[in-house]
Amino acid sequence: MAAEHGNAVIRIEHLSTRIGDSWIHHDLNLEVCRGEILAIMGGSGGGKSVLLHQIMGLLRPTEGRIRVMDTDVHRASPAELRRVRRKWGIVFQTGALFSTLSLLDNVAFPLREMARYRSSLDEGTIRDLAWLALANVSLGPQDGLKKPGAISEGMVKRTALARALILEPELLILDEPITGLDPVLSGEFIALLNDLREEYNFTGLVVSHNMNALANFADRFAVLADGGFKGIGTLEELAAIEHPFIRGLFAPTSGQERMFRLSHRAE
Ligand SMILES: Nc1ncnc2c1ncn2[C@@H]1O[C@H](COP(=O)(O)OP(=O)(O)OP(=O)(O)O)[C@@H](O)[C@H]1O
Repeated sequence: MAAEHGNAVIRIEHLSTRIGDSWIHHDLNLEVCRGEILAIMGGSGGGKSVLLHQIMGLLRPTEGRIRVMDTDVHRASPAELRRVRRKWGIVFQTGALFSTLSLLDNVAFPLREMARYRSSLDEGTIRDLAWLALANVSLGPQDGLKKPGAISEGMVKRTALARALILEPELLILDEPITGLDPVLSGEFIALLNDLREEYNFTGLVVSHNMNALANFADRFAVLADGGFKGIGTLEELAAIEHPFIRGLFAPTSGQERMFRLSHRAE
């Protein structure tokens, strides 16, 4: 799907972050355009989680600003922030499911919250929508009444995805979506994300350290290293950048496979 450039869903401007005596980010600038999937890549301790928390409005940058759907998430009123938060869905790295609720009730949770303000959402409708959302991630009636402790890691991820999508968000944020999944399951999860992208038409922000696994999902990558974005672009554009961290993302174990894919894309 082509991104509409100039139509930023997330806009990060001159963002710098100091924690204690250390500068974690220096003058970050980034736009996530409507309709695209952008992946923020980086090594451990590189500042991805801090940036994600800042985008969600949970942590304040030392300098700069972040707008999500034209709302400055650090200067907005609580009501404005609530309005913009209703337009995004988040899949946390661990799934963050409520352990005492069934998968069905986890997925229904955002709808039940909404029903407090919209009386048109009755309990029967909520349950039907939650079953449908579970079916969309290939979880059936045999799974819906299970608790998170009784299911596999892959099912946790799919349930978290169903919950994030149930309010049909404009923006889907995925924190390390395939961490903890083996290569087969992570391939299946990426295929599911691609299917759901067609259906829900969301803009996506993904945080990950595994560029290879996201090659078939993300349109662009922003590589965070040494506090700055060392490259922002498609895989082909990044492949032309001589920065050692970026070269490391392309090497060594999966490099041949990716170069094969790149050469075929170029044909
Ligand atoms: N609350 C905090 N207090 C002090 N330092 C922190 C805090 N949160 C993060 N940091 C530091 O900020 C830096 C960036 O951390 P961050 O968690 O954003 O990295 P990351 O890229 O998400 O790493 P990982 O992939 O391992 O989760 C690290 O050096 C970390 O120690």
